[in-house]
Amino acid sequence: MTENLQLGALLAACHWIGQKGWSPATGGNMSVREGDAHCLITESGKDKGSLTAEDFLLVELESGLAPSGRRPSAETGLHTMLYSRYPETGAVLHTHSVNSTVLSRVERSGALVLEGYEMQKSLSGQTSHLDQVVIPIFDNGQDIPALAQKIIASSEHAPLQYGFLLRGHGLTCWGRDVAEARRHLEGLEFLFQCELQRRLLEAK
Ligand SMILES: CSCCC(=O)C(=O)COP(=O)(O)O
Ligand SMILES: [Zn+2]
Repeated sequence: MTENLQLGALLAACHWIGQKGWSPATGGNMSVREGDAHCLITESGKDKGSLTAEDFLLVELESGLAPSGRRPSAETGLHTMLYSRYPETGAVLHTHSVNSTVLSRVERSGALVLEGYEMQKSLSGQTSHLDQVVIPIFDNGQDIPALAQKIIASSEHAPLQYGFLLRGHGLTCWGRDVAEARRHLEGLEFLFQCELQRRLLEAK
């Protein structure tokens, strides 16, 4: 297999995510596309803040299996769903920050609507704080194929953009490459922190 040029960038992103405290314990999983039919994804159960290149497994998008026989992330099905449905997706980052975990519970509806923030423009295609950024929230579940099916069904009428939240669980976001996925993660995390603080202050 030829070297995946995005793997170094993904490794650096994982270390940065760990330093930010967005993947405590063994939380989170990260991947990059490897051609049309595969991705490289983190092995299940690793501390994502201290990974090495050997901790990424080649996985078939169609089966979700690693030909090596090692165990890829328990949430591989959400990554393969994104790569399969959105061919422009080049990297996927899933994190467990406090803000995404809390906000996805505080917001009881099926979406977090962000508006009025200049930092919305950190998301590709966003040009004004006056527009709405809608981040869907799906109820968490341990049956990943069923969860992926629910997300696919929702995306039929509301195409996915940037990321989605799993309630009480965390954020999954993506981009055309690792740099874009990382910018979306940092932008969304900033927006989540602002939104949580705004709600706290305005509730008083
Ligand atoms: C304490 S982490 C629970 C599982 C999870 O949500 C996660 O993101 C990590 O799972 P993986 O199999 O990718 O290590
Ligand atoms: Zn998770």
